[in-house]
Formats: sequence, structure tokens, C-alpha cells
Amino acid sequence: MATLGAPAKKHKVTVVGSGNWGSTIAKIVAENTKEHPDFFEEDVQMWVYEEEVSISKNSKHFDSSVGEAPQKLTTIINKYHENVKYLPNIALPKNVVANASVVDAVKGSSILVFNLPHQFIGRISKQLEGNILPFARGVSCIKGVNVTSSEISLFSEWIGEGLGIYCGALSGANIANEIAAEKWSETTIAYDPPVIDSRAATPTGPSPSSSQINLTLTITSADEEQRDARGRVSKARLRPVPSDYPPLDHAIFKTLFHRPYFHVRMVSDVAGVSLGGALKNIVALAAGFVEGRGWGDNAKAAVMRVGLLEMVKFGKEFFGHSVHAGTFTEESCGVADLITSCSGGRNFRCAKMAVERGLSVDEVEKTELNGQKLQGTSTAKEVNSFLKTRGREDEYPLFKAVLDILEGRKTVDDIPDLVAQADS
Ligand SMILES: NC(=O)c1ccc[n+]([C@@H]2O[C@H](COP(=O)([O-])OP(=O)(O)OC[C@H]3O[C@@H](n4cnc5c(N)ncnc54)[C@H](O)[C@@H]3O)[C@@H](O)[C@H]2O)c1
Ligand SMILES: O=P(O)(O)OC[C@H](O)CO
Repeated sequence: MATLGAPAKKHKVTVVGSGNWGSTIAKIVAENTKEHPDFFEEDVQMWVYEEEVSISKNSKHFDSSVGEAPQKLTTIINKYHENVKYLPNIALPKNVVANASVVDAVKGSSILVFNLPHQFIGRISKQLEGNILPFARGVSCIKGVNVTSSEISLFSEWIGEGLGIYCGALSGANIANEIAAEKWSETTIAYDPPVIDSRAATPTGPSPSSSQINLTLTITSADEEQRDARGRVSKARLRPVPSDYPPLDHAIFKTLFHRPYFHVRMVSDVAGVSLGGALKNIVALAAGFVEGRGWGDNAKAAVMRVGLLEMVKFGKEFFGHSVHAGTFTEESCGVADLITSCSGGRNFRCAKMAVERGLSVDEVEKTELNGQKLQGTSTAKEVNSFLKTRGREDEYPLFKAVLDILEGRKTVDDIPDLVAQADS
């Protein structure tokens, strides 16, 4: 039985995704669940998109009885505690459990961390509907935006609305390989659920029906009403976290993600955090284009300046006052992520190689990334198609130039004249 101040239940955590960043975040979270057994179950489930992977003769995990015959990636991860394909040479904690069934991986989990390339979240999210705890909370680490015909939404909002849960966002200047090697970095987590009166929270039991729970939701401000109108999970569907669990607040999310080498700042601006991570990928492509052309640091700084202005403008224009401009200029998820992505991110590196080799970015992605996925190419397409349906594409000349270069209508040499429109 629960004693006062000591919740009877612990949070179970699942990471949905196991790529370069998904595996790194699973490592971080598993280190913390082990260190904080009062709050969390030790084992962290990690959903893996199953594939067959060969271990080469030169690998320390080569087993002569298996040879180079392909093995399931989940088997390899659970046996060697390493994601040899997407995060090679990094030891994962033994309490990361790879699971090929997403429905099984999320069973009983009260914290769901979404971390996969944005092009795949739609199908996975569908499989989760009706298969998660109704009071679960999510954190989206996905850098992208969800565009459908003329509408745009954040993945945090879209996941939340689809699953009937609240979902926050994590984003920052976070190149996964550096963090996996435990080199210091910062990140930003936005978590701002509507306030639910704690008196309404019932202890865990069978999944409650809406008539059994007396939900008392307090809207804290006009701001909040606006944001809910924009697409967060409707308040009537949101279930309170039962009182026999530790509360899911800023403190507990910081405990789950903060490491000595991964410093977390908690904020409330979910839209700003999500948009920064998505839009900087378009700018990183532009930075790679000018670097590949051999134009040097001044040109790269110029596209970063124009890119940052377009990011802020886009946030203000389409996400209204739910975005704080300061999130772009003061937090890791804004200008810091822009700088790191334009220095060593995959979008930057692939765009640079594409120009140097006279190839398309898609071709470079296929040959150089060993299955990892760029987010900038699809985001450039999605954001521009959204702008076009609104007749606003000429107001974002750098975003437009990136798509035009990707699709062969313009060249890198056109960038200076195209972005000059931003200043006219
Ligand atoms: N890698 C980084 O440095 C980094 C850092 C911060 C944020 N992010 C963001 O994190 C998100 C995840 O990126 P990542 O780097 O972990 O992924 P990744 O680029 O390593 O992508 C590969 C992942 O996609 C999976 N996959 C392939 N085909 C699939 C399919 N049909 N259905 C479902 N999954 C499939 C693969 O199994 C693998 O797990 C992205 O939005 C990215 O922008 C990445
Ligand atoms: O490698 P990229 O270009 O996907 O960027 C990685 C991270 O988002 C940098 O913060």
C-alpha cells in the first residue's frame, strides 16, 4: 500500500525508435532509470524497426559460429548491447531492451519517448492507438513538421491528438554521435500540459471511462485556450496521471533526461522548441550548399542569418503567440541547434558532398548514411508546399531557394540574389 510521499507505482519508459538519436536517447534514459529507482522501472523498452544485419569479420562482435549471416537487429542489440547499425561502437546500458513489436514495447508504459525519422511516425502512431495507457505522457524528439494539404502541425500536437495524450518536445544542439560519446551538450525540453485538478486523479485501476473520472480542467490563460484551439489533445480526452504514480512534471522529466554530459533546460514553449528543430534542417542544407561551392564561412554565416530570420517569421506567422521568439534566440533548440547543424549535421554534410560531387542530396543520402535518414529534404518540400498553398512562398526566399536547388530549378550560384529579396 502506498505511504504518504512515496508513490506506490513507478513510471515505465519506452523509446519509440532506435536510429542514431533514438539509440542515444535510450542510453541516456536507461542510465537515469537505473539511477532513480524510486521514480522509474529500471528496464527501458526500445522499439526497433526490425531488419537483418550482418556482423562483419572485423567486428569485435563477430561470432564464427554465426559467420556473416544476417541476424535480427533486435537479437544483436539484446546480445551485445550495441546498435551496430545505427550507433556503432557505443555500449548501451544492459537495461535497454530492444523490442520489434511496438505494441508490446509500449505496454504498461506511462512515459513514451517518440524518436524516429518524421516520415515514419504516421504508421507507427496508428498502431499505438488504443494500445497505450490512457494517462501516458509523451515527449517527441522528432525534428520535422506535419504537413497535410494546407495545414501544418507539430508532431507533439499531432501525436498527442491522435493518441489522446499530452506530448511535449525535446530538441537542441544535439548531434547524436557526440552525445553518445558523452561529450557535453545542452538540450531544451518543452512540457506544458493543461492543468488538471489533482483532486480528480484516481489511483491506477482498470482503464477508467470518461464518466468514472471527474476531470476538472483549469485553463490557465487565454494563451492556453489558443494553443488548444490549434490542435493539442482536447482537454476532455486528457486523463490525469493516477495519484499512485510520481507526478509527471518538469522535475521528473529533468530527472529522466539530464546527464552530466547532457544538460537539460525545461521550458513551456512546445511550438518554439519543435519548430526550431524542424526548420533549421532546411537552413543546414543551404549551409552545406554554399560550403560545397567553396564559398567559406562568411557565406555560411549569411545563410544562417537569413535562415534564422525566416524561422522566427514562420513561427510568428503560423503558430502565433504560442511561439516565443526568445526560444529561437536563447535556447539550445534555436540558434545553438542552427549552428551545430550547419557545422556538422547530416543535412549539412550531405548537401556539401552533393555539390562537391555533382550528385543529388538524395543520392548522397543513400550511399553515405547507411540507412540513416535526412529530415531536411522532406521538410523543405513540406514547408514550401504549405507556404505555396497560402501564397506565401516568396516571403521565405531561403526556404524556397533550398527546395528549388534540391529539385534542379536553381543552382547554388543563385542563392545570393534569391536571399537578397529578404532584405529588400
Ligand atoms: N541523429 C542525430 O544526430 C539527431 C539528433 C537530434 C535529433 N534527431 C532527430 O531524431 C529523429 C530520429 O532520427 P535518428 O537519427 O534516430 O534516425 P536515423 O536517421 O538514424 O534513421 C534511421 C531509423 O529509421 C528506421 N526506419 C527505417 N525505415 C523505417 C520504416 N519504414 N518505418 C519505421 N522506421 C524505419 C531505422 O530502423 C532507424 O531506426 C529525427 O527526427 C532527427 O531529425 C537526430
Ligand atoms: O544530422 P542532422 O542534420 O539530422 O542534425 C542532427 C541534429 O538535429 C543536430 O542538433
